[in-house]
Amino acid sequence: MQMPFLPGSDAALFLDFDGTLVGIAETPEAVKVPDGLVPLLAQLHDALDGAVAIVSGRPVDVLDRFLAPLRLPTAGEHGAHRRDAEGQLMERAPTDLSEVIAAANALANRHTGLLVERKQAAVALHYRLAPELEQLCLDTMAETVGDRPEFELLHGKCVVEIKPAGTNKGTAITAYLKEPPFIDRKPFFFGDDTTDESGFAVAQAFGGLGIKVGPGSTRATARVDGPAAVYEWLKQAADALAAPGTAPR
Ligand SMILES: O=P(O)(O)OC[C@H]1O[C@H](O[C@H]2O[C@H](CO)[C@@H](O)[C@H](O)[C@H]2O)[C@H](O)[C@@H](O)[C@@H]1O
Repeated sequence: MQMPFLPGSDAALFLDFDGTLVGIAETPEAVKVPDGLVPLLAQLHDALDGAVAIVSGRPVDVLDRFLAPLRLPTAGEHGAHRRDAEGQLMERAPTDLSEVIAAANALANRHTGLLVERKQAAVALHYRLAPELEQLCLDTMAETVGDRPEFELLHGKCVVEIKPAGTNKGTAITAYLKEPPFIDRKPFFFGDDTTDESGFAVAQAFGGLGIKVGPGSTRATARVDGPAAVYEWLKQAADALAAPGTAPR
């Protein structure tokens, strides 16, 4: 497995949030943004002429709150919503989630430790505080999706999500790579979870690098240990891009 080399001024950075920029916490609201991360992302955004984006399962407004005052280009809810480099937000037409929410809430009301996270386009059922309920959560959400083509089931880290079919992190990164300032740049995508695999495939298909954060099988061709190693790589990248003699693109 290759260690990720540092980017040149022709790079575009795509960064997952949970498990990549911030460590995993017991609940979604309990994550801690490392000191120095926001100014570091702002520095990289400037150094790469704006070609830095967050690509996450979280809603865009939640990511903005954690990274305030920075408002980066951001794809949220696994690509269902995407804010481009000009600040324009593109959202998929809403899908009726009422049955999904009802099923997730009914299960959470019957079992201590389950948490329902209601997003705009998706619903996540978290079982981190009750890991013995994994299979029950999977079965319940799979049954709710049934064979309805408008939904897709995702199984992430201690979470089962139902999201709209047809968008994922790969489609979001592809869309960015067709627009300025990302176009014709070498994409680097860091992610830690199974839901990041579509993003690794696209980054590598466009001549860039997929970088898996932490353990687990992956199609990514590079790996780092965890969020602390991602932070260190970002710091080294910012220093290298600021070094005298780094050719601007
Ligand atoms: O695509 P990501 O940025 O990695 O987001 C994936 C999901 O992350 C959040 O859940 C995960 O992180 C929580 C906080 O560490 C953790 O408690 C949970 O077990 C993880 O699954 C977020 O809540 C979801 O909406 C995201 O889809």
